[in-house]
Amino acid sequence: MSARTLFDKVWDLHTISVLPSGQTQLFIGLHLIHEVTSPQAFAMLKERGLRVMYPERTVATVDHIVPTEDQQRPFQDSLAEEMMQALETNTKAHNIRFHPIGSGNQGIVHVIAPEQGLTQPGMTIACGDSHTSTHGAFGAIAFGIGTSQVRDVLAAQSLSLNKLKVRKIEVNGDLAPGVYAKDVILHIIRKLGVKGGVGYAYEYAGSTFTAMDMEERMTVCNMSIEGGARCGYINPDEVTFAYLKGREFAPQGEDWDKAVQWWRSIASDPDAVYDDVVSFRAEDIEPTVTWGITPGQGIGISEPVPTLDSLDPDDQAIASEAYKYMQFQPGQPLKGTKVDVCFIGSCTNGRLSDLEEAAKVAKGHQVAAGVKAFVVPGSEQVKQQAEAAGLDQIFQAAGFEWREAGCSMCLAMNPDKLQGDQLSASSSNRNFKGRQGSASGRTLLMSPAMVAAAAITGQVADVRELVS
Ligand SMILES: CC(C)[C@H](C(=O)O)[C@@H](O)C(=O)O
Ligand code: SF4
Repeated sequence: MSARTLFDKVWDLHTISVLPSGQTQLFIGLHLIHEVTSPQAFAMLKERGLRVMYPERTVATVDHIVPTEDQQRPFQDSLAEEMMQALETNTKAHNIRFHPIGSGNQGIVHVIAPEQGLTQPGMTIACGDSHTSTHGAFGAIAFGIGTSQVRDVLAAQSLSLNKLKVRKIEVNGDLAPGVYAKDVILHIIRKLGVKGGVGYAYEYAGSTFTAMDMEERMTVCNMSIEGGARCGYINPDEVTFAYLKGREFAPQGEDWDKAVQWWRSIASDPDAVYDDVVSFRAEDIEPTVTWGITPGQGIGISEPVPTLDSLDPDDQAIASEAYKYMQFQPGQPLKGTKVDVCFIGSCTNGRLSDLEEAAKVAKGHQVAAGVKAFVVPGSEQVKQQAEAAGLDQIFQAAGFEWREAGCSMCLAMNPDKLQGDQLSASSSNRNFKGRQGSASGRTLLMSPAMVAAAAITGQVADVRELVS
């Protein structure tokens, strides 16, 4: 057979049938569910008298609505309590594995599945959540889906989908100190646009990604959707296998060797043909910060906010809207802008290595007066590992709050919210208007180390000037 991409191999292996519409009925190997997008899907199932087809292929956690301070039940927010109860009832009724608060395994869905070894190369994975693309870091084809599709996967373990094209995004070279995976993906989205990936799966390839650990790869794949790509992946390699080995749901013994052999075989062939190829150089990437209201409105920390005439005509209307909402002037520097809130966490950057990098910056310093800074581990496991490494002590000594695991202020479907037009430095993935819980709240996306630098200086800062 001719050379193929990982995307094509995994797609073909999971194709049940090609429907008269031309869509593919694709088998979904792993279905992850959470409290926000599953209650209605279960209700639709009930209406039709259907059962969950493969409960053992479905795993549930609670993340969006979880309070990160007072977790006592019933939750103060009755809507949150309702969603929590629906998940408890539905997972029990359908015999689905659920990781509740306090189980040691609860956390953001895109953090817990990889850490438990559920996410594996060559799988198809779906979840009613746009950042499901995260799991592509393992060489899986992982999509975010809507609630009616959650129903379909529950009922039939399959989805009707149009096949995507594949764009290879090559980044080669070494990242400079202070430049992280987050900067790489913000740079890619800045260059290709927030709609650039529509209709594509992104394959990230090149020495910069090969050199990344799994947590960095997850940061990159997580934000594929912010570039318009439904999924993004990295071919599995020794780094992937080493990460998975020994994890709870990873294959064991003889099965392990067989699995690794198969995982190697599903990587893109060296001479595979792509629908498109683009290349970037790692040395061109600076610590990157968004200044606007889409994740594509990013700049290197040493650059000013772009002027209107420096932008592509297609980007000018949204830029004008962004200047106004963000209260920034075209051409002004971002560096030195005072921040109010600093948030370290989310499925993009709430893993152990993210907290380690932020702690290195925070260590021995104090959060600037008037700034509220807090750290929210992505999962209970991350929290426990961070505490074992003393990171909670470092953060707290520096004046950061140390919280329980959850989505927190990434989306503010819980008590963690901005107030008024506060400006937040955030390690999350979306800077949409009102995203962090206040209709006029403003968000600057950046790496966790850059958030820590903002916290201790009280302003947008260049982390490279703080640590050498
Ligand atoms: C609540 C959920 C449906 C939503 C998503 O799909 O991404 C959320 O996780 C987000 O990040 O905006
Ligand atoms: S951390 Fe943010 S982006 Fe990730 S699943 Fe939660 S709300 Fe969505």
